[in-house]
Amino acid sequence: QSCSAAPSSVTYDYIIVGSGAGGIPIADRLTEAGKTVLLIEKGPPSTGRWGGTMKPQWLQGTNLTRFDVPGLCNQIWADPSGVSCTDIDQMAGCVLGGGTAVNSGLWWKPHPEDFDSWKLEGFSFKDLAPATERVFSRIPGTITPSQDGKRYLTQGFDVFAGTLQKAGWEYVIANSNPEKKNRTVGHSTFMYSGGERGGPLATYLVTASQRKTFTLWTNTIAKRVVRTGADITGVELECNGPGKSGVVSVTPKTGRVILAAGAFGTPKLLFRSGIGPTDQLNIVKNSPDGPTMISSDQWINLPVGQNLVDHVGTDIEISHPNVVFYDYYGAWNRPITSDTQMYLNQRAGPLAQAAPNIFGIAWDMVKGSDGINRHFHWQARVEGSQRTSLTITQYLGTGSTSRGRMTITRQLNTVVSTPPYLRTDADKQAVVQGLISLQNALKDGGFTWINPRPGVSAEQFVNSIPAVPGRRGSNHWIGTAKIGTDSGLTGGTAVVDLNHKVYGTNNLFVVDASIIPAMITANPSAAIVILSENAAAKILALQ
Ligand SMILES: Cc1cc2nc3c(=O)[nH]c(=O)nc-3n(C[C@H](O)[C@H](O)[C@H](O)COP(=O)(O)OP(=O)(O)OC[C@H]3O[C@@H](n4cnc5c(N)ncnc54)[C@H](O)[C@@H]3O)c2cc1C
Repeated sequence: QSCSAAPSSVTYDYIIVGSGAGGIPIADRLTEAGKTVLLIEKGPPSTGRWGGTMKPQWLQGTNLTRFDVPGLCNQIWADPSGVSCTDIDQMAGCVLGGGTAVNSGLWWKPHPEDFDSWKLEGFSFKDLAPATERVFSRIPGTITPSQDGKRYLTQGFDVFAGTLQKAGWEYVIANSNPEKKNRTVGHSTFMYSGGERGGPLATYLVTASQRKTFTLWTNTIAKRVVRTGADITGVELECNGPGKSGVVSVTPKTGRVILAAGAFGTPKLLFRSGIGPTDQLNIVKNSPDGPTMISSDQWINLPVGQNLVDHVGTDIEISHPNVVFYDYYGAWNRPITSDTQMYLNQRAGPLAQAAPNIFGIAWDMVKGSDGINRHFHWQARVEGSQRTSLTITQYLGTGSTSRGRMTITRQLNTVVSTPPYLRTDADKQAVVQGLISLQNALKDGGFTWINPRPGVSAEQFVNSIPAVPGRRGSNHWIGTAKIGTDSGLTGGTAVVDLNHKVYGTNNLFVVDASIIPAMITANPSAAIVILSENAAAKILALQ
């Protein structure tokens, strides 16, 4: 199918690029305020509600797709084609909903230090409490996704959480006690609702789409913003199958563009628009974009792509005779019929739970050698080298000090050129301490240690895993268009100001994972939705 030209007669108060955790909530809030909004998404529809079509045989004849069913969420790793972004060297969802369509749905209320540690006016935990409240009233999350109220395949959770509790760790309902993240353990919380994916696609996008002022274009790639100096007049599109092409404009004088294309997609758009470090803009100048790129006297030099952060992941593996494995990968083409029936008829059973049985989470804190408190989030799942294995991933979150960089290639792909993992001694030492702490807590649980195997010290083990995305990555990328008061125009580290406005521009904003200055404790999508809610109020208040 060929694309069709964007109508030149229609302009929008806001053009938002990217329909992920950042883009969807603000689209809803801006239309609610009476603004006309165009949401541009490069990928196709995902969940059934929005016309998605990708599904296994057993979902044929239903309105459900692979994106709707929690038990199929890990299909992205088995078959990413047509779903993952092809211009990013990391896993990312390029479909309607972005990461919120493909992720595991883990959904956490932030810990106070997650926000307070940024030390930004207007972004403290207290300042963000009203936005947090609004988000969790729309997407409360659940620890019992199966609609019959039961939990299935709990053996892994029982031995893991049971052992930690015996060692003195406290069981908590995580989102009722977000401040309890020290020696605590709990059931995983998911954004799922009604036994389906839920999240922004099932809430904010639904109310936005009921308003006449809202327009959604899927399969439409934004190439760059169109600008004259500091003024953005619209967005230039690239033809992508059935989507739109040409240029779409914002309302003259008052219109605004919001980039919400993710921690790699947003920097790429900025680079292609002549905004970023000179070395990156020169690469774009030498790419196929070169002849039509904005001239170098209009370039805006900002540290876009710097300050890249991800949770550094450290996987341990233990086994226990009680643990029961469930073949979630097999649920695609050789599912257990009674389980598909239970799911289809009641939205219940193992397929209403996230693959691959991501059942439990534990938290711990370690004071680093630099005096900074570091948060650990341990995520456990039933998967590994044996059928009785648990793989438990340690994420180093709040307090981590390592930073990396993403850059662009002449083929206009984005790459992690400096991985952000364990680049400071204090981070490394804390990760070792965190591992020792968990090992001690699990020592009387009757587990067999597979990784690290007996005789290998925690330090040897941590040092033995390469600090590269393939081995340590968590898909929780943030920070590449950092928010702050130290403008990058004058040698500082920030790309956007406290109103999310890109320094050196009059009407260009960023509202997605890119702005987050430092890692938070747990999986980040809820925090991104909170920041998007908060940004809507801030941007609307600007004259
Ligand atoms: C496999 C996986 C599992 C994860 N699991 C969890 C989890 O369980 N819990 C959790 O909290 N977080 C999880 N995450 C992370 C979370 O999903 C992301 O942090 C979050 O979605 C990022 O939000 P965002 O708005 O910044 O970007 P995204 O959600 O990535 O949205 C960006 C959107 O912009 C679109 N886009 C990009 N470029 C363009 C362009 N030029 N033109 C038009 N559209 C464009 C993309 O297609 C995409 O839809 C996971 C991520 C992955 C990849």
